[in-house]
This record gives sequence, structure tokens and C-alpha cells, in this order.
Amino acid sequence: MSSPLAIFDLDGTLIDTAPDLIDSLNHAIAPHGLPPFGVDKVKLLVGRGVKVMIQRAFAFHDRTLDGEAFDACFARFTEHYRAGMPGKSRPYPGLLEALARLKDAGYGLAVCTNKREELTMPLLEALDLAEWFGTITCGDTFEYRKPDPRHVSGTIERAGATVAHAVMIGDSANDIDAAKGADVSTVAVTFGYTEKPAEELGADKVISHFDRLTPALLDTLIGR
Ligand SMILES: O=C(O)COP(=O)(O)O
Ligand SMILES: [Mg+2]
Repeated sequence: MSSPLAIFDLDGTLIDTAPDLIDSLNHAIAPHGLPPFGVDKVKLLVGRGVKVMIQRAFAFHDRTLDGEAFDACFARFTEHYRAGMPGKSRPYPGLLEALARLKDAGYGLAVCTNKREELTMPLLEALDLAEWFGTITCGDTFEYRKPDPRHVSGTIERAGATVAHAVMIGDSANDIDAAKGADVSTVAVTFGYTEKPAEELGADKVISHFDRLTPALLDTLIGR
């Protein structure tokens, strides 16, 4: 069989990016007179990429932003977010140990995130995480992205793995729905950004700490 593959979501799964996402969002929306959001609103705003986050921020105040004004707000976010990297963003506790365990057990490692490539790569590099992952696919790598199952199946294909021997680890319905749609096993983490409790996302397993992410756990999911 081909090597098994562990696929990780990024925001709210690998890395706690909430403080920086919210800081940069607040910077981007301030000129439009919107009051700053607290980090607690990350669950409402994050998950479908930055453009949707900005739209949700305006919708929260019953407003919309279109055209050039939207593009300028998006650019203002991106510039601020990139300039501050890695800011306060940090891997979740136990991540590096979990990645090492899986790698030692023969798992390939991949990232499947809705964050764009121009933000994903520098962030992973700034935190010395990029080298762990043989395959990294982002919100703009394909024509489609999570919750579209093809984002997950496309990641598996790029990694040279198979759907039957892959597991998606994520924090939100986007991740779990996309993986299930691709017939891929799932692990939901409870420490990320989800409006719906992780236990209710329909994942095969739920973990509250990376200490629980062991080769044995994933092996049971893929029948290894
Ligand atoms: O950038 C986002 O909104 C979500 O990114 P994620 O897919 O890594 O959670
Ligand atoms: Mg996420």
C-alpha cells in the first residue's frame, strides 16, 4: 500500500492564528468605521478564507462592501498580516511531537488550508513548520477549496497517497464535510475555531490535545 497520509487544516488546527487574524482584520476595517472585533468572534468569522472573513465582518454590522473598496480592504488586511508574521501565532501544544510520531510511523504529512498560498507559506516558514509537510495545498491552489471535497482529494493525489489511507484533521465543518465528501476519515480537534461544537461535526474521532494524535489512533481509522 502507498504511505498513509495525515492531512492537517491550518488555522485553528496546526496554528492558533486567531489573535493575528483579528488584529489585521481590525486594522483593515477601521477606515470603514467598523468597531474592532474581539478574538472571541474568530469562530464566526474565520474558516472560508480572508475574503469571506471580511464579508462576514461587514455583514455582522448589516453592511456590505463591494468593488474597489472591498479590494482595498482586502489588500490592507494582507499587507498588515504579512508584515506582522508570525506575530502571536503559535503551533498548538504538542503539535511537533505529534508530527514526529506520525512521521516515524511512516505517515506522510500534508496541509490543506483555505488560507491563500502567499500567506500560508511565509507563516509556515516563520514558525519552522514548512519542512514537515511534503504537500501543502491552499485556498487558491485549485479552482475549488474546502468544503469542496476535491480540495481534499486533490491534496491526496498530489501527495501520491490514496483516499482509503488518508485522514483529515481539522477544526471546522469545512474540513470534516470536505473530507467526508471525499470518503476520507476524519479527526476533529476541539481547540480550534468552530461555531458548532467539535463533537457535533460528525468526525470519526474527536481529540482535545495533540497528545492524543497517535499513529495507533489513525491506524484504526484507515484499517492499517
Ligand atoms: O483562512 C481561513 O479562513 C481558514 O483557514 P483554514 O482552512 O486553515 O482553517
Ligand atoms: Mg481551520
